[in-house]
Amino acid sequence: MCSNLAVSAKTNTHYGIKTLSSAAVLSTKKCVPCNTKDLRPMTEEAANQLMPQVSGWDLVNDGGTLKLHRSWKVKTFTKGLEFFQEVASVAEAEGHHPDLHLVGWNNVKIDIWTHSVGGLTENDFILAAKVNGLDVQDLLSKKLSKPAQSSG
Ligand SMILES: C[C@H](O)[C@H](O)[C@H]1CNC2=NC(N)=NC(=O)C2=N1
Repeated sequence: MCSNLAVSAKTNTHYGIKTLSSAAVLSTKKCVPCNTKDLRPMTEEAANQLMPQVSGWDLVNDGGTLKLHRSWKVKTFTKGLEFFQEVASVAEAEGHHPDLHLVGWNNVKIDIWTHSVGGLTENDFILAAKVNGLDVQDLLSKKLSKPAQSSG
């Protein structure tokens, strides 16, 4: 189910500090169908607990709807479309689909949220973690891309 948060929340100890486990946990999970009746959006508190596992992504509140957002600067417009193709392959494999934007010719922006529940489910975090796992370095502008934050 989309709500197996407890599984993701096992703790590791780094430098004496307890942290959530790394993105590897989410990125090895599989999205589940989101059309089940009992699926509910997670709370902001639950979402914040998963955020360390999706480095580079921001938690945004879009008019009351929680979403994950990340942006990248690509070298060319065409490389932006290639980026989308990579993301599309993951999305199709997972059966879970992000909102893709290519803005101002070289800014790739992605929003992920679960449309059917009007908010976030674990599926969104799984997809974000899998997007983070794509090898898209050669598509990105070296000068201008915001470096991904370390997840510690
Ligand atoms: C049947 C299928 O699981 C649903 O229609 C999926 C497809 N992809 C989806 N993607 C996203 N982001 N949200 C959804 O609610 C959604 N629904």
